[in-house]
Amino acid sequence: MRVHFTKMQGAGNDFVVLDETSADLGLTPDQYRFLADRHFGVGADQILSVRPSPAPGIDFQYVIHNADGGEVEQCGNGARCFMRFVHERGLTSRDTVRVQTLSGVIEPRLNADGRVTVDMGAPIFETARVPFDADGLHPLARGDWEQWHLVLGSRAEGDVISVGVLSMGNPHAVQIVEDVDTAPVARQGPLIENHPRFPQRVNAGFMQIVDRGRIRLRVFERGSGETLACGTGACAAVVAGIRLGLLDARVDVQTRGGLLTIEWAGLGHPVLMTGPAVTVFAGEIELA
Ligand SMILES: N[C@@H](CCC[C@H](N)C(=O)O)C(=O)O
Repeated sequence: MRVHFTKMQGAGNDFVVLDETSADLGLTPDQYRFLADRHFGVGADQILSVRPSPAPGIDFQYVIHNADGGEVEQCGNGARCFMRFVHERGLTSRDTVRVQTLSGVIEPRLNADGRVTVDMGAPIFETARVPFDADGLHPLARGDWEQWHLVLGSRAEGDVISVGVLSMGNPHAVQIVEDVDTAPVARQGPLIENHPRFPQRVNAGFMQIVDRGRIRLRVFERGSGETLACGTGACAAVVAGIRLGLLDARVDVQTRGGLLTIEWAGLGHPVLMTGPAVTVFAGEIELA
């Protein structure tokens, strides 16, 4: 089967985007993995499928697969690319669309400067479901804000870290580090991603607070490894920093691939994410 694709990137988080508005391609996890493969396929952190509206009042459905072939609930940088894609292909002429994802409806808006702002919905805190000291580990509840202590590796020799845990539709564990350049992202990332406290696995964020309006961030993504930027990771880090009283309501997030701006007015409010979305090239590839 020959498939037409578009390669896009948002702050260096890169995507293969598939137009499935007229027909569902029905790809298998192996085929998603092949598309994402940087040596044998196109190369991408995630594969984004644009599908037709699933319900009245919704413009499109947005389906996301990680590089490991697994389907996931949400992708922030992908949402901005999704918006540019549907515009550039003439699938909509509207500047704001309502998009169904696995974890709810998001609203991307194309700005006059070409950047995209996405209403990512409200963050979710799951304290009610956190058993205290389950598995012999030590979650600390702070009101309804979750700060957990995790032991990575063996109890005798492993690192003990403190992470803020929340969902932006997909799960995140964010820790504060002195300096993102020297943070142990490659060593701790896989241990956090696969820690038994996260049965669905988790995205691991490493946040350096520069001042109340600026952070530097690296994210070891579930199912993709470290990426140059993670949109939902940026939202989660800023929400975590605000809940800890360390950040203001509008924060610039410097990632290795570009700058994102995150705004959050507090509990019950949606998180707004603004950043770039760029088409790199288009092509066709043969899928076995
Ligand atoms: N790159 C993304 C997040 C993609 C999904 C994530 N790896 C997960 O498994 O939840 C973003 O920009 O948000």
